[in-house]
Order: sequence, then C-alpha cells, then structure tokens
Amino acid sequence: MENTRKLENDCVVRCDHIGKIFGEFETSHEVVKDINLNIKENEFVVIFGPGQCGKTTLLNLMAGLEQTTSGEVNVNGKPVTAPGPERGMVYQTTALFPWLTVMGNVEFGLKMAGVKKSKRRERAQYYIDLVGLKGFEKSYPVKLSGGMCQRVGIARAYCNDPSVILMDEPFGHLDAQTRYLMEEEIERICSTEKRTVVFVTNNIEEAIYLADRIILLTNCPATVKKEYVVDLPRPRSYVSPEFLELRELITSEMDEMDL
Ligand SMILES: Nc1ncnc2c1ncn2[C@@H]1O[C@H](COP(=O)(O)OP(=O)(O)OP(=O)(O)O)[C@@H](O)[C@H]1O
Repeated sequence: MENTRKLENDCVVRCDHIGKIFGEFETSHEVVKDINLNIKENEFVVIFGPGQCGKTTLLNLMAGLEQTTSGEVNVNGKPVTAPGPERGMVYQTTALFPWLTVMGNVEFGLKMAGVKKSKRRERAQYYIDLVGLKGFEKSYPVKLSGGMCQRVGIARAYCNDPSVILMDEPFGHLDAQTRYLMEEEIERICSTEKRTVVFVTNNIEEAIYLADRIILLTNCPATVKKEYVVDLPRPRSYVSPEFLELRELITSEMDEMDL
C-alpha cells in the first residue's frame, strides 16, 4: 500500500543525549545514560544488550510512555512528550482488545481517526492479508495462537501508517519454532513494505537476522557500547559463516562486559 508520508529529511528518530533516572534521592536509579541515536527512514534498528540493561526503557522514551530526565527524543523533527499516532507499538504480549475481532483490532486506530468505514476496511484487509491472516477477519483474539495474535499486532501497527514502529521483544513469549517463523515473517513483511522499525530483543540471532543496524547497549545504566551495520544479504541464513562470525563478535563483546 502506498506510503504517503513526507519527511523533511531522512532521519525519523533522533535521540539527543537522552537519559532516564527513575525515583529520587537515595532511591534514584539511573537506567539510560547519555544515548545519542539517529535512525533513518526505512532503517530496521535492533536495540540489543544484557538482561535488564534498559532496552525497554529506551524504547518507552521513544514511544513517549516515559519522559526523559535529560536530553530529548525527536520524531520527524518534533520533540516527543507523550505517545502519538506517528509512533506505532508492538508489545511482547499483544495488548489486543479481546472484545474486538481481528478486523476490529486492525482497523481500530483508523476508526478512532474518523476514517470512513469502506476505506478503513480496505486498508485493514490489505494488512490482514499481508501478515497471513486472510480468513481470520471475524475471529476473536481468544481463538488465536500467540503467533497469530502477534501478526494482528503487527498488522494493526502497519495499518495506522506510523512514521516509526517500535517493537518491544514481540516474539519473546513465543516458543522457539514459532519465533523462527515470525522472524521470517517480519523479514518478509518488511521487505514487502519498508518501514522504520526500532526492535528490542535480547536474542542475538534474532538481532542479526533482522537488523540493518544493531545498537549494543552496556549493562545498566544503558549507554551505547557499539554499533554494528549488518549488511548481509536477505533473507539471511542463521548458519552462514558471515552470520556466525558476527554472532561470535557480538557475543565476545558482551562477555567482556560481564567481566
Ligand atoms: N518505572 C520504573 N521505575 C523504576 N525502575 C524501573 C522502572 N522501569 C524499569 N525500571 C528498572 O530499569 C532497569 C531496566 O529495565 P528495562 O525493562 O528497561 O530493561 P530491559 O533491558 O528491557 O530488560 P529485559 O532484558 O528484561 O528485557 C531495571 O532494573 C528495572 O527494574
């Protein structure tokens, strides 16, 4: 489906010296420290790092679900102060409306935006088909598997045509086989419809399989330890020598952090 968005430049998300401290005084906990990031249009950026290092917090700052204590997040050149429709979210647990069908969930944002029924149905159907859920339009979330619910979440995010889609470990709760399948699916969807995606994971293989660029964070408080541009051809093989070499490189960098 045509992407009608116009950008003034090719940088969609910009984090300018952002920091986050939870609490105050003796209970204060610094979780994100002085992070600078520029994420370009249609770039697939993976935020990767040790457990509990602050990945979700960083994503929540981009989403406007948390406020920075220093620095600023900009999306399309505008400061982020609260959640907004130009930032779509896909969560680890799908956060679907259980009382709405697949169609109802996918078209929800457009309905709220006042888009005419025929138009929003057409658009929602396109994304339902794209994520492989044709035939399930009238199903309720309770009848769907975990992987199918995640497909609905992805279709919903795409359907609203945000400038950036923020994904917080969307496959973290899936069994290993479904997870591999969904990684292939997101790869297929993103190559059919290029979007700017920021994707949080603590799975190294998932990171290398999907990313144009991996941002490796340090232990908490999270700072940028290293960036890796992943220019392996797509779709990638988990067992190609280049894939394994990069996995080894990032893993040894992480092992050093544990010392
Ligand atoms: N609202 C909050 N108030 C206080 N501390 C918080 C809050 N949110 C997160 N934290 C703390 O920030 C740290 C980082 O949490 P965060 O969930 O961002 O890490 P993560 O890297 O996404 O974790 P995981 O590897 O489990 O996905 C943790 O110690 C967590 O307890």
